[in-house]
Amino acid sequence: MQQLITRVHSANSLLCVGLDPIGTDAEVVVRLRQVVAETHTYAAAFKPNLAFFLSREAGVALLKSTIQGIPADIPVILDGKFGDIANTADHYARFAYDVVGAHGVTVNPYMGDDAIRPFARPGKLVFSLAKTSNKPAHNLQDQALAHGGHLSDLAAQVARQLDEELPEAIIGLVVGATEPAAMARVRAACPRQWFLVPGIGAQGGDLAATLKAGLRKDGSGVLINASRSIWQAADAGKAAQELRDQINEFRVVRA
Ligand SMILES: O=c1ccn([C@@H]2O[C@H](COP(=O)(O)O)[C@@H](O)[C@H]2O)c(=O)[nH]1
Repeated sequence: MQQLITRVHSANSLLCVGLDPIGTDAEVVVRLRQVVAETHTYAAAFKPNLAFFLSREAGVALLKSTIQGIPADIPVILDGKFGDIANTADHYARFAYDVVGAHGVTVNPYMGDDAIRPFARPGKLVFSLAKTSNKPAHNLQDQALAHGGHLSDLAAQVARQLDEELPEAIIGLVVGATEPAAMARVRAACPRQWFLVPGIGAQGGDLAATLKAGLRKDGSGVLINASRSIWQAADAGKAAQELRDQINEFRVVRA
């Protein structure tokens, strides 16, 4: 987490540049290098999505070389949404950290804390899904659960429970930008945690409403991800700079 905080300060940025490479193998090799080169100045973090690499025969090598090409002070969060029994999760963690060199991962909390524990190595960033950005997420994630004598939605309860069950690990939360009211509920339940926020850009999330709901009182604590809107931009650097600056306009310290 310290690496992320240092980077957020040095780049004055809460932007996470998503890397979801689309195109032929030859095209994506070139475009990945270009997007990293043009956007890294504005990036607090990068988030390669594992699926976009595994769908190519040489995907693991491409993912590894892409991560190696990112300046070392910028955290790379591998979006794999990993979730399996601990014995298996241990192998996913080895893949993410030891094979391809990511600094963090996304995990799926559905199987319980033992499925997350192998990822919680010292110095690594773990972001657990809490409230995802896809529309049908609300069917399950907005369900009300009894908690401490009152009702709480599942997303907020997951967040609270991880805090209680894994106090030794710093677990951030994936909270989509497509439903700011739900984000506000998770923020109320988890005032300190970092949120990794997909859903701005191609998915149509409202940046102002998202930041209002998600920013901590210190004007930090969210990483706004944009993947397609940067990848597909004629000038990726300009798209990243503009989004970084738009985010910063809302970062009023409210403490
Ligand atoms: O709830 C979630 C969790 C993860 N994602 C991932 O984030 C990016 C979003 O891409 P855009 O092109 O900026 O829409 C992508 O890798 C998703 O798999 C998400 O969208 N929602």
